[in-house]
Amino acid sequence: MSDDIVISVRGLKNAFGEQVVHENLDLDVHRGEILGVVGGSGTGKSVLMRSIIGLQPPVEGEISVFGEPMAHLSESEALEIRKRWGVLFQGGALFSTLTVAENVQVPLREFYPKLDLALMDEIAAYKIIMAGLPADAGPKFPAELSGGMKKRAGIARALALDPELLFLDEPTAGLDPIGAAGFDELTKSLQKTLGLTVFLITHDLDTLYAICDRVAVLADKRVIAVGTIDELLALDHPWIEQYFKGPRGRAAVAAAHAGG
Ligand SMILES: Nc1ncnc2c1ncn2[C@@H]1O[C@H](COP(=O)(O)OP(=O)(O)OP(=O)(O)O)[C@@H](O)[C@H]1O
Repeated sequence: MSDDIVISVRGLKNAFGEQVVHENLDLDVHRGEILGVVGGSGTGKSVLMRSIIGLQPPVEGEISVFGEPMAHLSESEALEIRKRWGVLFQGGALFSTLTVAENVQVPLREFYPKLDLALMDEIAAYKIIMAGLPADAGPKFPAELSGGMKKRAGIARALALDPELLFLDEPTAGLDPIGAAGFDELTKSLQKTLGLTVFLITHDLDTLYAICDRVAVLADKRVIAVGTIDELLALDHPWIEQYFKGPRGRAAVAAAHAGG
């Protein structure tokens, strides 16, 4: 597998009992890109992400991350791979009884239990700033934060281990347009400054137009197309056409052009 391919999925099948969610699904994610993953509700975007990060064992197929076939790793090898990615789950998934700083420290405690406490505090403070939160957010509890701040706290936690790869599941869902645009800018600037590869599930057309290098479209249990938005539109596929050229798609194009 080429060094340029960070995630490779081949012939993936996922099912829950009789319900087949994915069948013969193939996908490559290239190093350094922001790949947007779109599809109707229930097409299996989150299940795909969960399969890649090892939370949903596939029925069939091969998934490699950083060139390593995930199904054939020992526990310690899998741990080494997991250290190299960060995940922002849908809704942020913060621990409500922990402060923001303690939430950010969760992966540090899991992977580096012997790390000096002062160093953990320092790393958490740094990640909180990197995520665009004010420094005084550290001692706050999630319930004291706005929706946008919770998402940023989730990003700070996802960045805790200096990942090369970031998984974001609907990061702008529930944010107002200004908050969502701010989050898009944060994602883009993290990708650029840290050289991250980003796997980004979204329904947000503004996000797709503003920051995604390529977009993968899930339908019919597989990835039916992947490419830049212009490449997807050239395919003349009815769902893609309707998705990108419907009223919301047109508004997103106008916003992208207005934003330069
Ligand atoms: N743990 C589970 N047990 C049973 N069925 C599940 C489980 N997780 C997901 N599913 C089913 O798999 C399908 C795909 O779910 P998934 O959450 O991946 O969709 P999605 O594309 O992310 O949807 P949305 O855009 O609405 O978030 C759905 O029909 C869902 O009900």
